Amino acid sequence: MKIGVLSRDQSLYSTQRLIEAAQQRGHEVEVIDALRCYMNINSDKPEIHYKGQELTHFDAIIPRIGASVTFYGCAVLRQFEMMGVYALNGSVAISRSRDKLRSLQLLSRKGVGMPITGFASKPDDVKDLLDMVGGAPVVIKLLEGTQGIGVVLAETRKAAESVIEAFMGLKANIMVQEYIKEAGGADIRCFIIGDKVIASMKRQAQEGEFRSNLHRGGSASLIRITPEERKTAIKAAKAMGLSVAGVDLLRSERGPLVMEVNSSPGLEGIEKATGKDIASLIIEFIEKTTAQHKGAVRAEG
Ligand SMILES: Nc1ncnc2c1ncn2[C@@H]1O[C@H](COP(=O)(O)OP(=O)(O)OP(=O)(O)O)[C@@H](O)[C@H]1O
Ligand SMILES: [Mg+2]
Ligand SMILES: [Mg+2]
Repeated sequence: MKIGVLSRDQSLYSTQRLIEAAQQRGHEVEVIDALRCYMNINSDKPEIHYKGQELTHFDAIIPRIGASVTFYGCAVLRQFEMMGVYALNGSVAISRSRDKLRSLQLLSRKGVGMPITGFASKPDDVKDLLDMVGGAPVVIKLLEGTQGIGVVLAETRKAAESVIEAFMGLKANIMVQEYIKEAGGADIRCFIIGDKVIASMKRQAQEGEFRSNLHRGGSASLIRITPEERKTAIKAAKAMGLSVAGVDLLRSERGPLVMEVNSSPGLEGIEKATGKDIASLIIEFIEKTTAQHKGAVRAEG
């Protein structure tokens, strides 16, 4: 097969591992920078050109679209879909996953457990918003934050009000969430391929910190998840329409709560924590699904 990895940086761990695994399994791989693709949108023959050449020969695309290039990256992926090329995760599902508000709305509609979450755009109703999510302590998050930056724990109502007002004053989009104290600064990353959790790890925040992000000094370790956690993670990925996903859960008194569903989950942390060859499992999955996909043109979205 000829597989394209839609990635801006060939040297990234995840991209490297996918290239290695695909080659090991006898496939041809090419890394494509979405921002260097230009497209011809016409009704009889959609085309993608790349550095002066037309891209016509791919059987499957692995999208590894960074958050900062979601818009254009998804447009390129959509063009591949219109050409009948199989995409490991579809453009519609990826753009959905990049919008935290939309994602949580979708998950709640499907009955997936999550921390009580409020959104508002004006500071006028902050008091009622806080009551709605159960009062302090609360976690306040910038919608466009990543790697734990822009995630604040407000322990008192006064602190919460000031932080929310400050963010809103800066015209930042935020959400306010019930703080799941009993998670103890840990979350669980479930790595999904198809309809299975193929690996999971626990990330524990460092002493004195509630954010478990590895970028914030958290540490990863192996964990056995419960059947309920497994079921929840699978349901969340399915609700989002993602074949490959990283579902982040918090362990709460009322069971597993989904924090977010990632459509380009990194391989480094999870491969190192579990010792599993996840890149090869992804390629194997593509071999199976591409065969089923042949001929079907996906042009949704
Ligand atoms: N409601 C909550 N209750 C307890 N802990 C939380 C809550 N929300 C977030 N955390 C902790 O803070 C960390 C960062 O939060 P979150 O994952 O929402 O933001 P982020 O990592 O910046 O976003 P992204 O993963 O999209 O980059 C989580 O991994 C978790 O450890
Ligand atoms: Mg996170
Ligand atoms: Mg994320």
